[in-house]
Amino acid sequence: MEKIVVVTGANSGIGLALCDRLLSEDGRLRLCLACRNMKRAEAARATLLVSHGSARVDLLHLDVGSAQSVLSAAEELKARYHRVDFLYLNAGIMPNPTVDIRAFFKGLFSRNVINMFATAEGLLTQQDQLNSDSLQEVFATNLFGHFLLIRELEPLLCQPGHTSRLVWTSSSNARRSAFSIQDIQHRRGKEPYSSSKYASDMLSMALNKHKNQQGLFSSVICPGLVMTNLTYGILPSFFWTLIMPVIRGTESLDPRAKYHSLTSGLGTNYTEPRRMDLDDEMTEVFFSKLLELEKEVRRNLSKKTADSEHYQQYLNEIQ
Ligand SMILES: NC(=O)C1=CN([C@@H]2O[C@H](COP(=O)(O)OP(=O)(O)OC[C@H]3O[C@@H](n4cnc5c(N)ncnc54)[C@H](OP(=O)(O)O)[C@@H]3O)[C@@H](O)[C@H]2O)C=CC1
Ligand SMILES: CC(C)CCC[C@@H](C)[C@H]1CC[C@H]2C3=C(CC[C@]12C)[C@@]1(C)CCC(=O)C[C@@H]1CC3
Repeated sequence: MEKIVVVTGANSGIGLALCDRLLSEDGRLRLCLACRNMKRAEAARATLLVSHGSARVDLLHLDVGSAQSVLSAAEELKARYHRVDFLYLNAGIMPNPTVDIRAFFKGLFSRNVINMFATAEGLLTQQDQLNSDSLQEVFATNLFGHFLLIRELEPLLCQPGHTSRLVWTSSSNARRSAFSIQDIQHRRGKEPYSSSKYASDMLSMALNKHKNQQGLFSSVICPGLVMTNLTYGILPSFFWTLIMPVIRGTESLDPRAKYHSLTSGLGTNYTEPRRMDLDDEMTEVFFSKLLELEKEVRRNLSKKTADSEHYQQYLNEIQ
């Protein structure tokens, strides 16, 4: 039977590489590239078709950072497909990253050096902002938009007698100390990326608890340090070429494990499951906070729609 696979942020980097790999592994699947920029999505589709001429590759407009776009995209998916077998929650941003050079050199001569290269702990901060739904952009893009998408797609993901899988592109940068249950959007801190990735680890676990009985399974992967637009936003490409030989030596399905893609000092690639630092109680509180926030975002969207309809009506009346 044809498998339906949806990948968010599929037009570049890890998402595009993943699509290429999936098509190499299974020529019968039907892939849907869910992207915010349709020109880039078209280009990605063309690239995939060069090596997989007969593949079925659909495109879908989806801006995970906008609640309205998520709802529209979910409607479109429900109209197109009867079910979704795999949903890869991969789209992600790290806006305005800053590397703390002092911390880097301090770390270089400490016992923590390997961990620093593997996780960027204490090295990276970002500047976040509010999006059009008045949510923190990193939280909205990396986590909440995906959460809303899953909620909307439940009819396609939770079908009797059928199993579907969610796969989150998480990160070794996900850290419990960057996340606060009192500030789930990370409005006050300087590590919104780390917080959002820890939040996705927790959400994956909560979804397993709440949805496994309905045939929906979730897991998280950590691709290691990969040269993509995201990393080129941190340092220019020539810099990476210089430091990659040094960094290289640093780096499917237990629900409490994160599947890390690693490279040995000799350059061999391998995967290793590692237990995540998760707290059951906090995960549950976080899940209920997300459900509350979902209600609030839906209320705001309905209000916005009603307001614009009233305004349109008013314009029609005065004309
Ligand atoms: N590179 C690395 O070392 C690591 C990356 N990751 C994670 O991997 C994932 C992919 O990142 P990576 O491939 O590195 O970086 P890229 O910037 O190459 O890919 C990110 C993808 O997400 C898309 N995207 C961003 N914002 C949105 C949005 N609002 N709606 C829809 N799509 C969006 C981008 O689209 P567009 O082209 O339009 O910007 C792009 O396709 C991210 O979740 C990242 O956090 C995790 C660990 C390490
Ligand atoms: C000479 C120095 C300025 C070199 C600094 C190196 C750092 C920029 C990198 C060391 C570990 C890296 C790392 C990431 C970004 C770049 C480093 C901080 C990530 C945070 C990128 C995105 C992820 O999801 C995880 C990565 C962990 C390691």
